[in-house]
Amino acid sequence: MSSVAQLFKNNPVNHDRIIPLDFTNTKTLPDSHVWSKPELEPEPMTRPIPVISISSPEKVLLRHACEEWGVFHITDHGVPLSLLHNVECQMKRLFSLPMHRKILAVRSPDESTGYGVVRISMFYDKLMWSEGFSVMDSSLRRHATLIWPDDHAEFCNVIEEYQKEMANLSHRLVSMVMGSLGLTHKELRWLVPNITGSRTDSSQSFLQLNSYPVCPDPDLAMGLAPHTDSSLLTILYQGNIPGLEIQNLQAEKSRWIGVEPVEGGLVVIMGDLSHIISNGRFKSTMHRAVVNKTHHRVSAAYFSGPPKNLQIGPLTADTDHPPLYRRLTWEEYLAAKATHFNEALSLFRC
Ligand SMILES: C=C1C[C@]23C[C@@]1(O)CC[C@H]2[C@@]12CCC[C@@](C)(C(=O)O1)[C@H]2[C@@H]3C(=O)O
Ligand SMILES: O=C(O)CCC(=O)C(=O)O
Ligand SMILES: [Fe+2]
Repeated sequence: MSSVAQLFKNNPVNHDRIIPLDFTNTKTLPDSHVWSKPELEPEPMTRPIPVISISSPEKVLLRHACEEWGVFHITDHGVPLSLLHNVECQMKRLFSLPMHRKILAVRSPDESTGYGVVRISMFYDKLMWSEGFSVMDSSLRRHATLIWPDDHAEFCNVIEEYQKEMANLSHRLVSMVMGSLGLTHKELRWLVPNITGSRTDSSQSFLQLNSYPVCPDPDLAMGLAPHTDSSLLTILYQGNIPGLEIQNLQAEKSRWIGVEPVEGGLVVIMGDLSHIISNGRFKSTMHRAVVNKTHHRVSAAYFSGPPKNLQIGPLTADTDHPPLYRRLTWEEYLAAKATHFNEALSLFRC
């Protein structure tokens, strides 16, 4: 069992935070899903998020995007557009099933994978207007077979192909963004599998398929509540329906900026582990997802993590910039996140 799966075993979720509302049969927003105005701040600002072509990335632009934004679009990523389209179709096929079919694959309280409400729900009083399907290790076929006993092959093949593409892309991205800080292949060889051709891929990852059904009152609902990702970095495919918002790091008061989809692009979100490795230089920006009245939005978030049991810590610290964080494993960090949520990062400050 991976250390991430073990972690979920040790931090079970309440039963009432696993099965989502049956959104298709809900025509008015129930009180359980009505969020208060200050939490919603409904007018996102518009500031263009950096768009970076990763076929020949400029180091300075990449570093700037990670330091000033913590989120950027990538183009020329090499993931076939036909695969992105197929992933979107398969997600819609899954989430459009009636509730009695989806809950055949429901996540159990101490499990990390399957169908259900996103884990961060337990940190908020109100419920979110979303449902998810979480995939890790060999869980995909087991859960897909429960939903489609004879008809799961296409879904599994598409998702598995996507996981392979994401694994390669995430390794390239981690070495590019860390390389933009001047870190060499030698310094990164433990973090990025195969970077020197000498190691097999033991890095851990997690795929979260999100679904945000059309909402009768989007101004009072929340798709996915504010959070930072615990990963090294997350690669997000959001199709062409807007919904992702990031917190404006420049503004004093928390304001949200909409991350408008870029045709054929993917969004990269720097995670808490990259913040630690870069000794606080890269930002793991707070983000959330909002919903709308007319379109069913789906997104696929691939969380890329370090190899199991690898101790990570600031790699860019020197005498002028002493380490701000102590060394830790991803498992240790996720355990802190599971109990302290958005305060987890501060627990590891030196
Ligand atoms: C690898 C992981 C990142 C995640 C926690 C998890 O162990 C598995 C689910 C991931 C997810 C997806 C939705 C948002 C999020 C904050 C959550 O609760 O579950 C992330 C977690 C995270 O980044 O901490
Ligand atoms: O759906 C989105 O736009 C955001 C998803 C996300 O942040 C996540 O799954 O962690
Ligand atoms: Fe996220």
